[in-house]
This record gives sequence, structure tokens and C-alpha cells, in this order.
Amino acid sequence: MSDITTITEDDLIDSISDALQYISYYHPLDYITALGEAYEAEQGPAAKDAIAQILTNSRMCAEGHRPICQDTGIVNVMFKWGQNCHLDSQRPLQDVVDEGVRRAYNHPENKLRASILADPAFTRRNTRDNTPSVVSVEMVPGNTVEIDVAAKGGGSENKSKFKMMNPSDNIVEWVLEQLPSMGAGWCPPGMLGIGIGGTAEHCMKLAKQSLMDPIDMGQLKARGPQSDIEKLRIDIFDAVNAMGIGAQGLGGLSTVLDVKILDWPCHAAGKPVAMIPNCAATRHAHFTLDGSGPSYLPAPDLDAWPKVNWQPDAAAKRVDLDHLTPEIVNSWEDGDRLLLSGKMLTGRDAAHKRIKEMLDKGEELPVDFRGRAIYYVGPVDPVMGEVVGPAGPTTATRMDVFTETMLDLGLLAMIGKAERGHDAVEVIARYKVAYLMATGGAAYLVSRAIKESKVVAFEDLGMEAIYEFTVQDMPVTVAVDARGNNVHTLAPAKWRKKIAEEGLLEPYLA
Ligand SMILES: O=C(O)C[C@H](O)C(=O)O
Repeated sequence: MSDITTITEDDLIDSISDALQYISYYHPLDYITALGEAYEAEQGPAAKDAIAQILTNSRMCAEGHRPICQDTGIVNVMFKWGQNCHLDSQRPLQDVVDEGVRRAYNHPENKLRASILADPAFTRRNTRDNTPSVVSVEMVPGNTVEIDVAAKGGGSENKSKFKMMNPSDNIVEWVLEQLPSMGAGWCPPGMLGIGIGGTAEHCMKLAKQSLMDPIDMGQLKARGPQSDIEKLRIDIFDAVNAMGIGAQGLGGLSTVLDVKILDWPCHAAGKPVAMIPNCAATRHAHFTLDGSGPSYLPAPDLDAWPKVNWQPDAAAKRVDLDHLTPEIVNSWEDGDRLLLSGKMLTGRDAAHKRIKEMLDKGEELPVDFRGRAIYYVGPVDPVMGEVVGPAGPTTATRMDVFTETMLDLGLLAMIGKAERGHDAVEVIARYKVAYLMATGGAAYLVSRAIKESKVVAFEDLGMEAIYEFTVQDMPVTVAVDARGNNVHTLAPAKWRKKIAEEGLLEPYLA
């Protein structure tokens, strides 16, 4: 039995906890390099500004050891467990992994956001420590345990797709059909992970697993495809970028930085295909345990970060939220850059649901929304003297069903990320209010604009409580103006046409 490797419980817990802390503030270098190249190549001004914010935020997080995004994800741990390895523990593997998650998310110097809700169909109670994680194990020959740890953001996971295709169906066509319905809530530019084959559940796993591979589309294009799968990756990559969606859906050249594919044999009757996007926060790490102790990932060289230092647009309009009027809101035009100062309320999914339920029961609301702006956000808790932790926007589209109810309460502006649905845009125009967009994936940068923060209602909802933030020069873009002009439909259409007519992607993709 001398060739059995013993993995101690402590080694596994420490390694998982270390990896989760690490990926909360260090982007993978392959992503940062690819995003830096996308920044250089980008011609869409709004998309370029968004990429600059993401890159600047990334460096700030790497230096400050605070999360890249307020959504610090749901933890996925994927084991390739060597068959000669023994876990020295009396607890189930799930419990051991979850102990690592608990420690990482409650780290006193870099507390991460607890986003996991138990009883998802009914009471949706926050478990407060981000457990449980999603664990998968594959037994393989060998004396080591290979571990992929990922913390997957909710916005990108929400846009996952699956189809049991007929054997003759075209995969590229299916991907292109899905992209418009995915909008910008998955925070492009990111990656698409695609699984082909297996069974329904295995196909989804392949898609998720494929996202663990480093970005290498540049190298692949340079050497040319050597298999059908590599050719398919390139075909999908080119076709998706030609859609002009761009960073944050603002119209531009970079929607995806890579497309990954894993396949598995499948039944003759079908062709399962799954697609899972990875957002701009793209948190994942890989390490190996060989019984010699825990794995601690080495800090990356910060000189590898592109030298991009985002600054607010000098032409941005300054807005005093404490004296906001319908006339001021009406004067904004789609695409305007604003710097917001003054007091704003926050609220996201759970708060909106509760407000609606209270109104339906005729109960008095704890907050007066008249003349106010609401920011769709669930911030990270502050540490070490911070006012608030990273606090970037959540996907506004999920709040569409509550928009008319909220506007009836007298709101003048909403701030979030990604597009609003057709009906919500119609309501925004009817009430002559505005939807403003902050950059998803720039949460630490955005939080620097927040000077005071206090919970004003629904404290039991944790990060989903209603806060009042006092902000100074918070950067946003007018995404839907009071006339219903919508950046998220106008800009990608314009860039799709430009890309096709002017061959804009050819030099970049060659
Ligand atoms: O939960 C969040 O804060 C954001 C979410 O990941 C989203 O992208 O909508």
C-alpha cells in the first residue's frame, strides 16, 4: 500500500480556501492578456470605455486583494481524483469542500459575498456562507488529485442554454440564434463554453468544464485549425464577434475572447448541445494535490496587466441626485456619459419582490421612492474601514417585471447593467424616466464612488437589502432615455453593419 497518496482534510480545505480567495481578486493572466488586446483593437468608443473600466478594476483588485465583481459566484469544484489517492476524513467530500468555501467567503480581510439561497423554489433563504458548492468527481488513474475551482457569476450562469438537437442540425446556427436572447447580462467580453454530445446532464458538464481551459484563440488562429472541433471553435468565434454586440452590449468588435468546446459520444437519435458563457470576471484556478501539503497559488506578476488607467470622460455631465427633476432626466440622451453625485437607493430581486407583495397587501412601504434613483446592486460587505465592498451593477433585465410598479411609486431613474426588455423600454418612455448603465465587472472601481452606505429597509435580505448610498462622481451611461431610445438595440445594430461593410474584424482576427 506504499503507493497510496494520503490527502488530508486540512490540505484540501486550505487549498480550496486559498484558491477561492485568489480567484476573487486575480484575473487569470490569459484573460487579462486577451482583454488587453481587445482593448487595443476596439473601435466602439462606449465598448472601449467599458473594457478600460474592467482592466482598471482588475488591476485595483489585484493590488488591493478585493473582489473583481460584487457577485463572487457559486463555487464549482471539479476533481480528477487519482485512484491511488485516499482522503483522510470521516466527513463526506462535499462537507470538506464546503468547509473550504466557508473559510474563503468569511475571510476577515477579504470577505466575499454570500449569494447562495437554500429552498430555491420557495423561501429562498441566504445560507450566509456561500455553501453548498457544486462538486463533481471523476476517478482517473494516478497518485495525484487535480482540482479545478471556479466561482461562477449568476449573470452569466443565467444565460446557459441547452438543446437536444436533431443529428442534422447546425451548431453554429443554433449558437447565433441564442446570442441575441442572451443579451449583455452575461457581461461580455467573455468566453463561450460549449458541450456537444453525451446525455443532457453530461453535455452541460462538458460546457462548464471547457471554460476551465486557458484562452488560446489567438494562437489557434495563428497556426490554423487541426481538427473539426478547432475549426468549429473558430467559426463560432468569428460569427459571434461579427454580431457587433461588444463589451457590455454597447456595440463593438469584441463580444467573445474565445470559444471552448468539449465533446463526448452520444446516442444516434440526437445531438445534445450546451452553451455556458463565462463573464468578464472569469474566476477559475487549477492546482494539484500530491499528498505533500496544501497548494498555495503563486501571486501573478502585476506588470503583466495592460497599462490602462480608466478616467471619467471629461465631457461627462455631472448630475446632482439630491435635486433630480423630471426635466433633468428628460434632457439626457441615450449614450450620454453621466457622473452621479448625491443619494441613491438600492434594491434588487428580493427587495422588488417584497415591495410588490407589500403593495398587493396594502401595506405601507418603509422607503419613499419619489424623485429618487435606484441602483440594482447587491454589494460585498465592507472590510477594514471600507464604506462598502465592491458594488457593481446587477442585471437590470430581471427587474423588468417590477418596472411599472416602481415607476408608479415615483422613481425617476434606474441604474443597472445589461439591456431592458421591449416592454420595460416602453414603460420607461411612457413614464419619461431613464435607465442608466454602470459597467458590470468593474465593481471595485464603482465602489470607490460610494462615500456613505447604510441599510434603510429589509435588513434580513442580506446583500439584497435596500441601502442608501451617497455617491460622488459615479460613472454611468444613459442606456434608455426618456424617449425610449435604447443603446442596447441601437449600438449593436450599428456595429454589426459597420463590421460587415468595412471588414473591421479582418485585421484583428487574421
Ligand atoms: O448578483 C450580482 O450581483 C450580479 C449578477 O451576477 C448578474 O450579473 O446579474
